[in-house]
Amino acid sequence: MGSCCPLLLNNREPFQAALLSRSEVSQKSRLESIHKNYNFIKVLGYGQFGTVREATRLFQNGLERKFAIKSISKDKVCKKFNLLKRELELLSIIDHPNIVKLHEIYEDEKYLHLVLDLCKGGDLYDYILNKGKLTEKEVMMIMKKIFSAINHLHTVSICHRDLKPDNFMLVTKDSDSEVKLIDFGMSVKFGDEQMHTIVGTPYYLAPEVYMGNYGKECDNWSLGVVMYFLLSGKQPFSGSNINELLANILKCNFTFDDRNWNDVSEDAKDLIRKLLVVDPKDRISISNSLRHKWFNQHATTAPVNLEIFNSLKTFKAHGKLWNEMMKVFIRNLSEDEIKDLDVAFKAIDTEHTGFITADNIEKAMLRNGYPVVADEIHKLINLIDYLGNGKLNYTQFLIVTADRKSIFDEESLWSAFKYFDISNQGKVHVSDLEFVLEKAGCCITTLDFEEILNEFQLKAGDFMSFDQFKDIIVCFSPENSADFNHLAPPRTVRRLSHKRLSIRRLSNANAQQTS
Ligand SMILES: Nc1ncnc2c1ncn2[C@@H]1O[C@H](COP(=O)(O)OP(=O)(O)OP(=O)(O)O)[C@@H](O)[C@H]1O
Repeated sequence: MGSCCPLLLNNREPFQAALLSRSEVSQKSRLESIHKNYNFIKVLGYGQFGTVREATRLFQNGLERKFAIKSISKDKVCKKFNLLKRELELLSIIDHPNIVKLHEIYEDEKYLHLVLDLCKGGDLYDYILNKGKLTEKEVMMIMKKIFSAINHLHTVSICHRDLKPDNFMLVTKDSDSEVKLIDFGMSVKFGDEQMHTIVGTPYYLAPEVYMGNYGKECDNWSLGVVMYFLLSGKQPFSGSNINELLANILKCNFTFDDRNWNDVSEDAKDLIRKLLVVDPKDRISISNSLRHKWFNQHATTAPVNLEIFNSLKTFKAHGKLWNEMMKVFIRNLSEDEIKDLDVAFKAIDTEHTGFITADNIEKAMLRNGYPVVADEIHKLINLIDYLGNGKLNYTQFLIVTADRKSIFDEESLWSAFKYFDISNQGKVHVSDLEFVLEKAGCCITTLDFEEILNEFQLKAGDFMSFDQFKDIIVCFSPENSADFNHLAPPRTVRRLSHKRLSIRRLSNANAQQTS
């Protein structure tokens, strides 16, 4: 390894630990072969630091799920260490159905492997080139997803800075495929101050980026260029060299004269005109773009399955460990398994922020004829709100509404248990539990973890058996027992208070292990 990574060489620390700069991680992180859990299938593409491949993860219950794995060469990334660090930090914050999800990070001697959602349909640029022309309705549906993704980024104060069709991938080859944003290499967290670095791809750059003084509105301009390209197959600004291109961008020199625009509606052109405005202060915002009549003329809010409201209403508070373990379950669900929940999330999130508030739920219940008691909804949000901001994010919504009867069948539980049992001993070592949660990007601090260990009377070096694992997941709340009657064999312990139950079971098991 080159000498440009002194942290790695001097401290002999795992790369990920240094990369994520979490002081506690250095003791917990370890090198682990990704090939133990994933079979690499084929190359999907090449990036500047490494290769992206399709891979399969085989679960204990025989099910498999495909992912994209971006393997980043540690040697290559050395000089761009800070860029990668920033990309990973941002990816771990972002949580939106139209943004690729980072599931796990593995590290071996030579590579850092990022396990991501797989997008099998290729990128938008190739999609347009292959299809020739899309209908306006198709473009509208794609752009709505793209605007929703960027609205979420801006809501959590992230500016992408490199929006272009190549950075949007289609999950499948179907015409109604989900679209996901990839590549956060240029993205930054923004505050009140302006940004100055000139980054991005020339055709899509806003005039103020070339001037070296800009804010998040540069993304809005880029989306105007993307929308123009999707509707016509042409760039709004071109030039025989970079100076000519720049001059055309600075003058906002574009037209709808080409015959490709003959059939395009005035509403679509109006939105493009409002996005491609030189002064960022006068440019339409992303949230107002989503309210533009082009989107709203055909807008119908999908009906929400009333079962989903029932799940929301009957949800009971659980501990942090349960919540973090549930994230692992949720991440293992396939696109098909979460499709309906995905539709429901978008139907409830009418402002497209990627967050759901009590007000959103109340309105969705009213729209769908579900009996509403406003007080109950506020109480519910407080119960579920692990982020403490009065809102549910996408993952939290999936945790609350996923069909626990199917997630929690014995086989799925066993499969999840084996996911945590990385030493393959048929029992989960406490340090493995912590390691797996860390690897999956769960936000459990050392302090949280100590609290969890205390709650379950566990200490470093202890093991958790499958029964104990099930108790944490399934029997966390005695009120839930009715939901899980299908699990065999029925156990009377479910009627005990969860805390007493767990403490007794764990203490017994650990006493047996030490004896
Ligand atoms: N989640 C994914 N699913 C399928 N293919 C993907 C996925 N992510 C990336 N790819 C493929 O791999 C290629 C490189 O990925 P990506 O753009 O993330 O790498 P990068 O290092 O950031 O590249 P760049 O050089 O553009 O900065 C993409 O162009 C795409 O073809």
